[in-house]
This record gives sequence, structure tokens and C-alpha cells, in this order.
Amino acid sequence: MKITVVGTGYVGLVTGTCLAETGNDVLCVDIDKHKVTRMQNREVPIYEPHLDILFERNINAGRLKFTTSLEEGLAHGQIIFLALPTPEDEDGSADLSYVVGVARNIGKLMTEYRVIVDKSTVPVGTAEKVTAVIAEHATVDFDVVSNPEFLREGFAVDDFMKPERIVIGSSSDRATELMQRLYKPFVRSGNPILIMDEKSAELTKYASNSFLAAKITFMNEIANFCERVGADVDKVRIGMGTDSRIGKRFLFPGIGYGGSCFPKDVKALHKSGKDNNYNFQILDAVINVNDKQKTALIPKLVKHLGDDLTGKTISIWGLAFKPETDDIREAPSLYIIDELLGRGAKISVFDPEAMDNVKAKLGDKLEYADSMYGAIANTDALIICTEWSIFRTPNFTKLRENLNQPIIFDGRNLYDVADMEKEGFTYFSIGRKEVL
Ligand SMILES: NC(=O)C1=CN([C@@H]2O[C@H](COP(=O)(O)OP(=O)(O)OC[C@H]3O[C@@H](n4cnc5c(N)ncnc54)[C@H](O)[C@@H]3O)[C@@H](O)[C@H]2O)C=CC1
Ligand SMILES: O=C(O)[C@H]1O[C@H](OP(=O)(O)OP(=O)(O)OC[C@H]2O[C@@H](n3ccc(=O)[nH]c3=O)[C@H](O)[C@@H]2O)[C@H](O)[C@@H](O)[C@@H]1O
Repeated sequence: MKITVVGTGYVGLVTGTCLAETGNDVLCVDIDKHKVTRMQNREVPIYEPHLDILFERNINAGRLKFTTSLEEGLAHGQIIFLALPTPEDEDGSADLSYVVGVARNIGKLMTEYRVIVDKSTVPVGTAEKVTAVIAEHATVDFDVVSNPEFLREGFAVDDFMKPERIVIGSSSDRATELMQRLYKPFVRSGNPILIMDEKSAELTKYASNSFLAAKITFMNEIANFCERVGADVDKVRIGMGTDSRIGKRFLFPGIGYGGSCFPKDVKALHKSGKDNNYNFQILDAVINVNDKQKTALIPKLVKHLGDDLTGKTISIWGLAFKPETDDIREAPSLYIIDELLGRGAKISVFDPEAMDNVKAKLGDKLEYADSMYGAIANTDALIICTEWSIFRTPNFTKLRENLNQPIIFDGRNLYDVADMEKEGFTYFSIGRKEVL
């Protein structure tokens, strides 16, 4: 099939590449000329495991192309995916200006039947809104479908190629049939394509992300309580997770959820509630608890090193909001850095993939090390913000030798408390015993 994807970020580029991988002829449109030129020169503009191999293969096969022209995109694809940003607006709602702006142009440029697919995460009622905007200018038939995306960064290719479910919100048989044909190769394992109305599809996405954010937040509160009463959250987590109704996944406490989606999506659903005279009390709590959790290590650090950190240097391992991505949007590390700078500390950082993005944002406010051990040299304490695999089994002798004092604040519970005791570290983590 001929497919167009508008927006080539984490979702759009993965969608376009994976659809090309199953034999479709894909044209990706992006407004960012520089990005399009890089992709035309066979450069993957984001870090996402396994994407490079599929990207290269499909460009070589002539199935994956890039342009800045929406007009070309509309002439090409029978199905037009919108994978555009829906960032948080000032009032917490999802900013629909990218989606609506492109929809308006689609209405003006469309010359034959097209299926416009909302792949961006959008509030209930957006399919209706997009339909109305396109209809203002359209002179030909079209359908608007809601097809939310559930991929995770770091596993995006795998999640897209083998989805647990595909949700299609559509009231048009013609569009539904095309979408089912397109997705057939992705559900050979028997996982379902769920067909529903547009509004339910839109809400399925927000409900899923908000539920997961609430699950993490619940565990963060249990962890905070463990610290008060001397329980160990790792043991509680395993005890809970063996109940199949609860499940083992997404129970890991830490320094809060971040990323480009959970924070904005929870807020957007909360705002959608308000707009419809419904107060999502549970989401209120999730937002507030998570805001505090991002800097949960700071009181521990202040208690140990003092409130004024002038003359002290703190090292940080991990800047990305989670491992296996270079994405730093709403990363807890940024909130911690802000607190440390505010207290006069110097900061030395290392991340395997996210250094350039942080450099672009914070410039010479930080020192950027070439290696994880380089980052800790002559620093007064180490903070771990992201659970990259390389941080899991460090050389503790090297750590002790490089740090001025063997102090670790671990926001991801990477090490066993007993091991840290044996290794002679002062060790603070989340929801577990302090090692002093
Ligand atoms: N990042 C993720 O893991 C997931 C994101 N989503 C949702 O997917 C949507 C897109 O997210 P990301 O891919 O992360 O965004 P992104 O910010 O990485 O990429 C968006 C792309 O759209 C391009 N763009 C902006 N305006 C444009 C226009 N007028 N015409 C053409 N291109 C334009 C930008 O240049 C950029 O390349 C959001 O609604 C997000 O909530 C859903 C599931 C997973
Ligand atoms: O809509 C989206 O963008 C995506 O948001 C999340 O994916 P992602 O943000 O890539 O990453 P997750 O692995 O879900 O982690 C999100 C945040 O939660 C934190 N987290 C996750 C799991 C856990 O047990 N504990 C925990 O603190 C992570 O550190 C991270 O900051 C969802 O998992 C995807 O299904 C969804 O498509």
C-alpha cells in the first residue's frame, strides 16, 4: 500500500520504517528541513535500538523516502498518518495546534479519497475536530481514524512490529477495511486488532498511560512509606507482583516517571475531565506525588552534605528519562540538576546517549565526562538517575578510588543494600534502608 507519515519523531519515523519493512511504499513528511536532509542522507536522527538496520534496508529497497512537502505526501499515500507533537499547553491540555494546522492544509491539498489517521495522542473528540477542520476545505471524500500508538521508547521497533494490540477507532467501513489490511502482518501472532468508535480509541490511549503512571506513583508512595516504617520496598514489590491480578511490571519505584508522554498525558486527561465537569481526583494525586518524587533524593543529600553545596561537586550517572533512549523530555535528572545548581554545586555528568541533548539545553552549566568513571573523579557524591545497564555492575573499587567520599544516592535501586554495606559505601536509595 502507499502510505504517508506526517511527522518523523519517535513515533512517526518508527511507524514509517516498520510499515516499509512489511512491504509498503512509505513517504515521510516533516517540516524540519535539516532533519529531512539528514534522513535523505541515510542518517537516523534519533537513537532508538534496531531502527538503523530497518531504516537502511528500506531506503535501499526504495520503500522509504522523505520530503518536506505535504502536497507530495498527500499525492502519495492513500493512508495519511499524523504523528505530530501534542505537547502540554499552559493550562495542562494537549496543544492540538500541530494536528489541526496540518489537518487544515490536508483539507486544502487533498485531490482524491484519503484516510487521515490520528496516531498522535489526542483528547477525546479530536477525530471529530479534525474531520470538521478538513471538511471546511475538502472537495473530495475522506475518513478520519483514531489509531493511538502504544510503543515505548527504547523498545519502539519491537513494540511496533509485535504489538500486544492495535486500536482502531473508526465509524467508516471503508477506512476500517484499509487499516485492517495494513496491520494484518503485525498481528500474525494472534494479538487483536480492536475496532471501536473514535472517542473510545482516543480515551483508551489516555487511560492506559494514566493507569501506568498511577501504578508507578502508587509504588513510589509505598516506597516513601517503607522508609518511614523500616520496610523494604523491593521485598514488598516482589510480594505484590506475584499476584497475577497485580503483575510484576511497572512496580519499580524511583525518582518519578518522566518522558515525553506520561507527564503530559496525565495532565491532559485531568484537564479533559475538568472541561467535561469531571474531577479526576486520582490524577490530581498522581501529578502531585510525581512532582515531589522527582527530587526525592535531594532531602537525603541535603541531610548528609548540607543545604549549601558551594564548593562541592556532585556527579550524575544517567540523564535520559529512562535507559535505551537519548530523550530527556521531563527527565527527573533535569529537576535534580536544577536543585543542585540552585544550592551552588558543581555537577559532572555522564549518559551513554543523552549527553548532546543535555548539552544543547544546559551548555556550560555542567561538566560533560567521557566515561562513567571520568564523571565521578574528584566528586563528593554520585547520584544515579537512569538505570542504564552499564551502571548495574560497576567496579566498586574504582568507584571508591575516584569519589572523594564513597557516597551514592541511587534513584533507581540498582544495587543490593547488603552489597553496599559490604563494599563500604554510604548508600541512599528509594524505599530501602539507608547505609551509613
Ligand atoms: N514518543 C513516544 O514514545 C510516543 C509518543 N506518542 C505520541 O505521538 C505523538 C508524536 O510524538 P513524538 O514522535 O515523540 O514527537 P516528536 O517531537 O519526536 O516528533 C514530532 C515530529 O513532527 C514534526 N513536525 C512538527 N510540525 C510539523 C508539521 N507541521 N508538518 C510536518 N512535521 C511536523 C517535528 O519536526 C518532529 O520531527 C505525540 O502525540 C505523542 O504523545 C505516542 C506513543 C509513544
Ligand atoms: O505514550 C507514550 O509515549 C508511551 O509512554 C510510555 O512509554 P515511555 O514513556 O517510552 O516509557 P516507559 O517505559 O513507560 O517509562 C515511562 C517512565 O516511567 C518510569 N517507570 C517505568 C516503570 C516503572 O516500574 N517505574 C518507573 O519509574 C520510567 O523511568 C520513565 O520515566 C508507555 O509505556 C507506552 O506504552 C506509551 O506508548
